[in-house]
Amino acid sequence: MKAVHFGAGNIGRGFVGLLLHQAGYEVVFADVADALISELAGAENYCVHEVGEHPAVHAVDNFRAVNSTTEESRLLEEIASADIVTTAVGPHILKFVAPVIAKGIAARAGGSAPLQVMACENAINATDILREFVAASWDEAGGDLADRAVFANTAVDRIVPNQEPGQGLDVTVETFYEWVIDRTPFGNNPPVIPGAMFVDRLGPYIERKLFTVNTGHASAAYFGYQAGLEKISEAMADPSVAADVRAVLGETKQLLVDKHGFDEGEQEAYVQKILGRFTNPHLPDTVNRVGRAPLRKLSRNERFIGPAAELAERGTTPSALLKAIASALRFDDPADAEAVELQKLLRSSGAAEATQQITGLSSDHPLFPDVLKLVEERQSALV
Ligand SMILES: NC(=O)c1ccc[n+]([C@@H]2O[C@H](COP(=O)([O-])OP(=O)(O)OC[C@H]3O[C@@H](n4cnc5c(N)ncnc54)[C@H](O)[C@@H]3O)[C@@H](O)[C@H]2O)c1
Ligand SMILES: O=P(O)(O)OC[C@@H](O)[C@@H](O)[C@H](O)[C@H](O)CO
Repeated sequence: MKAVHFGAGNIGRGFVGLLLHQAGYEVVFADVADALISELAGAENYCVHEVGEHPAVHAVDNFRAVNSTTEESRLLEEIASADIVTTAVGPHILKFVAPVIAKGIAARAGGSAPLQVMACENAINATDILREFVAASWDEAGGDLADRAVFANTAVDRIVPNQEPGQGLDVTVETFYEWVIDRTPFGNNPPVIPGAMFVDRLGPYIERKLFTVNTGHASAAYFGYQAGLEKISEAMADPSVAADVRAVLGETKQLLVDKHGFDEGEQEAYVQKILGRFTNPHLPDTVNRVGRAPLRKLSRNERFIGPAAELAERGTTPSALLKAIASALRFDDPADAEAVELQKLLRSSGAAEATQQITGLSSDHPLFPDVLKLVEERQSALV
């Protein structure tokens, strides 16, 4: 069994690659980072170090590596003979990997089983987004795309920080992980991945993960950044930050319980478990990594505006989420291109235009006036 995995970064090596390896797949990593691909190509194995109360080390071998920019024909051959393609490149990169996936599917021998494609990104229905891009590149001469490939949405959860320099290909991760995959597109032939959980209704799981883990995480990052703290664990050790994060998760918990019918007690236990994960002092995770790409995080269906808008539509003012959004508007890490763009947008546009552009909210949405006020406050601080 062979899997081609796009993105040999933190989650690629530390989670998806590991679980596919443990499931018995030979993994072919495809990445644009030349030095990383060379290192992987020259290595026989690397280790995933789980840190926390019960540390463990897992070795990964039986992998190869392809540079997706300079070795396209090799990559096509790999996809043509693979069972699975996965990605962990970032939601905005899916459009760039889609054309080669489309060509690889077209190059598969007639009669091959459909390629099983899963995007493992933090975004609602990321695989649907990837499928749209693959379909846009698909040459109809290759037949019906739906006969040649199966696309399944997934939710992936494991905190994998940026890795310390000098540790080579090894990856430090938390012990917890969860990979939930929509079973329904596969019919009678789901892939066999013992570390993953297959479900019939993925929607609630994706929202629960994004609006609990990622909303809470990003809140800790932006509140922590504003408090001048560097690590997520330091932010969570600050009583005021911890209380603000807890309040945010109280609001998303209410939405998830009301909307999806999750049991309130079980959702509270899920929240507590996640707060514990954020406080893990063994994990060198930073507010800058977790707060990265604030324009993506503040977009319409993402971790802040998504739940806040739904709460507002239900007649609730999401005060804690609004406080987190106010902090996000203050994130100005000069090394983060989206943070720089966000601050530039706030400086150069009128408040209503900036609110619309950043959040995608229309001016008649019930949340719009509250966010507009936060944008105005941030703009007056920038003058
Ligand atoms: N790190 C985490 O804790 C975590 C957890 C769950 C989900 N995710 C999601 O996984 C995805 C990747 O995150 P990450 O933290 O591993 O990021 P990362 O930056 O460590 O890894 C991304 C990798 O993708 C590669 N890449 C970029 N463009 C590419 C292209 N066109 N083709 C092939 N490779 C390309 C980069 O070179 C990099 O190695 C994101 O969507 C993120 O939200 C991350
Ligand atoms: O990857 P992002 O930028 O969407 O979000 C940053 C972190 O919250 C994220 O990577 C978490 O560590 C991960 O989603 C945990 O499962």
